[in-house]
Amino acid sequence: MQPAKIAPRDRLIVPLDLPGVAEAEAMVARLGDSVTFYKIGYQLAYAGGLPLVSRLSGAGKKVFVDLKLHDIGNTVARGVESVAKLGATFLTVHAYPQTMKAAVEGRAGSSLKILAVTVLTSYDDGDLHAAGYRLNVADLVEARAQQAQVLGIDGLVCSPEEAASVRKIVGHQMNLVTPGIRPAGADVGDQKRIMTPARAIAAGADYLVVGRPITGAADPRAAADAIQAEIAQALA
Ligand SMILES: O=c1ccn([C@@H]2O[C@H](COP(=O)(O)O)[C@@H](O)[C@H]2O)c(=O)[nH]1
Repeated sequence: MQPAKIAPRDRLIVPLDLPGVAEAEAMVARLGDSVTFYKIGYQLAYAGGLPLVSRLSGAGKKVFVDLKLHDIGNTVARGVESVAKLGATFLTVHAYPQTMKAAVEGRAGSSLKILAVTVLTSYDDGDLHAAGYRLNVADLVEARAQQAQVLGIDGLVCSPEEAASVRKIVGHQMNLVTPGIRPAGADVGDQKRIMTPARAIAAGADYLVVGRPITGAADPRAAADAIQAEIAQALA
């Protein structure tokens, strides 16, 4: 299977990690037609932001709902059914077999794509061991990628550091979505497994999630434009 043909501009996903709907709408207005893909996660969803999914899709944007679901199978499947009605493109679940199986059942008949979060990009080997895992990050990401593929998951969230090895396992049938992106010189914050936009694209990522380097910039639109230019150059 050939690599996905996604326009460089559409590969950037901007998380609306902001305190409320008014702030999120103001950020979308500032970014204008520069950004085509947004992510809604905990902060905005729990502040009344889920109705923005249909508003943004109605305005021609794509929306990634990053709720990282993980519960008993029935609850996950029914939750996914509800999210599928909002008009989102992507929804995340944690990459546990029961959870992934239930999510695939819940999205049946809809256009929603399920992304499995392999290992959070704020974790390193020490964090995994502290949480009781014996595997290191690279091995756990690969094991979860294999399981996700077998279970019919549509895509994976991993760090760009694992993108090349995961691509070898899953080929081009699954979308690889990579947070942990930092333009050269940007503040790393709480991310531990990071790469620049250009290196992430070269490693095989389909979509790059870039939040604070854009939403925290003095000129968010200029920051987004610069990242999209770096993506386009890396693809050329
Ligand atoms: O492993 C993961 C999964 C999700 N995220 C989310 O991506 C953005 C990253 O934001 P930055 O400001 O660019 O760090 C954020 O919404 C996370 O919840 C992740 O970082 N890592």
